[in-house]
Amino acid sequence: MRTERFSVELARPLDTAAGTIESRTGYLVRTDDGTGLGEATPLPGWTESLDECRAALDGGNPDGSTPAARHGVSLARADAAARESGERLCDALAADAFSAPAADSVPVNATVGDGSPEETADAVRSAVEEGYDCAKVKVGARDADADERRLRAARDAAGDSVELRADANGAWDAETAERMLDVAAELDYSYVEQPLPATEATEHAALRGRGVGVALDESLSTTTVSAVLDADAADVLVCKPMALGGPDGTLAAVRRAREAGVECVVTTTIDAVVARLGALHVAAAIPDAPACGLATGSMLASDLAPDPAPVSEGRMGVPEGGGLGDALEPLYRP
Ligand SMILES: O=C(O)CCC(=O)c1ccccc1C(=O)O
Ligand SMILES: [Mg+2]
Repeated sequence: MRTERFSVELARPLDTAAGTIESRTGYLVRTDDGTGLGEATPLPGWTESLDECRAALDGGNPDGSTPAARHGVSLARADAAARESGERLCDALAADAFSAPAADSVPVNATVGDGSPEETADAVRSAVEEGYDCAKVKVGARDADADERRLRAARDAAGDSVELRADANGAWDAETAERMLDVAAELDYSYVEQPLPATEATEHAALRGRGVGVALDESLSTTTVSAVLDADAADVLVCKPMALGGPDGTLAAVRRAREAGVECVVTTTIDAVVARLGALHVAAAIPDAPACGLATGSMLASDLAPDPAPVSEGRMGVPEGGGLGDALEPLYRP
């Protein structure tokens, strides 16, 4: 594999309870013959550090202990193989994982960062006007009273027919989480992502059944998918291919979760275009995927290539062509 370091800036920093994301630095990965593309863009908290990623890529065969590095290599290999056989990557993945054809498009959620109740309502209103049927509100960066006002403002702005979710990025203690889950249930949110810190699997299990789903995200990085499923800790898993070691690791997790009756939402770590498209192919491979957190391309001020899968009417279409799609052609290097 050959690697090339890159850095992209966010158009506006994304404020979350886990900190502010302002830029993303990683490695574009190419197979030795230049026919496959991958991306390794680590995000500490979800993956290894940039230095650990670099070392794992240099080592040649990264394993699950460095999921971003493994993602880059696994995606590049899968892309090369699909292009060789003239298949879309999603079709190759769907045949392997589900013996089923892939979808041509995937519903996505709008992502609403921290802000005042008014800013939150404005962001939700814009998303609905743009055609999104689902929005996710970041919470946990301010106190519970303020976030409660934001959750209400978001529901008022969204109306009754739009799906709403919240993401606390592990900010709450058990008491705050119970209170906020009850608010979210009253307002008909479908789930709250990572209400408690990532290590607390059994505590998350105790939060289920309050009329709103519990989704786990960071927990999948600090514990394991098996531990979360064994503890009955979640209604929904948030599956980030960058954190789960690539398309293959992600679809293996999705299969196990669905067998256990747990739904899966595919999202990005605000990746550049190669990994974002990779995540779109993963989501398209999942039969009847729910709205996914893939609408993160517009958060970047610059990218490795123009976005071949912009959001339209709340959906992202799988681009034409073999592998990741013909639109990335300029990034391949023989
Ligand atoms: O899921 C989405 O809507 C967008 C992605 C997102 O929220 C996110 C992006 C980068 C790092 C962490 C997260 C997260 O889900 O917590
Ligand atoms: Mg999350």
